[in-house]
Amino acid sequence: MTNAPVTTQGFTVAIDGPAASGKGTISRAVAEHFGFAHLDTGVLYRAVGAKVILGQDAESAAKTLVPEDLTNPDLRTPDVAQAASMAAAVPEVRAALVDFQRSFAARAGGAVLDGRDIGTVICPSAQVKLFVTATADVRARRRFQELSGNGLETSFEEVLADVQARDARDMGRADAPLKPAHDAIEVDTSDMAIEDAVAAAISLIKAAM
Ligand SMILES: Nc1ncnc2c1ncn2[C@@H]1O[C@H](COP(=O)(O)OP(=O)(O)O)[C@@H](O)[C@H]1O
Ligand SMILES: Nc1ccn([C@@H]2O[C@H](COP(=O)(O)OP(=O)(O)O)[C@@H](O)[C@H]2O)c(=O)n1
Repeated sequence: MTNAPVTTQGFTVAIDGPAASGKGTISRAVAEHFGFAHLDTGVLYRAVGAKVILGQDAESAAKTLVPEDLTNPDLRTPDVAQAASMAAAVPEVRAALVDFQRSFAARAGGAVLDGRDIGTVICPSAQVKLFVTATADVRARRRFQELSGNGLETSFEEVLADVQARDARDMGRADAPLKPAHDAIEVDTSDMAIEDAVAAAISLIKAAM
């Protein structure tokens, strides 16, 4: 089930969407199913955001990222998410992260990358592009449960405000805004269980192989 056929050499799946839409969950499951490598590109921006919170300027943080920065256990907090989204609007930050993402996408054996601009900017010739959505209410509910489950004290209202503020900033920025590529397939997970969303993604990818 996880064997990558030879035909997946250089095969890229781009999965974009707004905060907590389920793109990471789908990407991990798809990568496991097909034996592809997976890159959560949000982690790159979160690592930059975490350094900005510690006082570094965003551009130099992006230019000096090292692998250990990506395993910082605090990257999933709402404060880091907001700082990531602010840093992500800086064109020099985005430019500093392009080569790493494109090299990852070109890996032998296939790759799935999830983020905001994978289908539009990073991998415009990806063989499959999915745009994963859900209503803001559903997404905030899911993220609230996730954060509460991890012991973070927050409220649904705070999480909803965070998600909406990031969505607005991510969609409104001039450089690589969050939007579906013209050839992306939309997967609305609002009323889908995780298993159904994953199954839908797998069948869309199979159809493109
Ligand atoms: N279809 C779904 N139904 C219910 N919960 C989901 C679904 N997809 C994802 N989740 C949950 O919602 C939260 C956010 O999902 P995640 O994949 O991290 O989103 P994203 O990567 O888009 O931010 C996680 O706790 C995840 O388990
Ligand atoms: N390819 C990407 C990935 C993330 N980002 C930024 O990084 C922030 C955090 O991304 P994430 O994917 O970890 O966030 P969630 O969707 O998991 O909440 C986003 O709000 C975006 O501002 C981006 O601009 N481009």
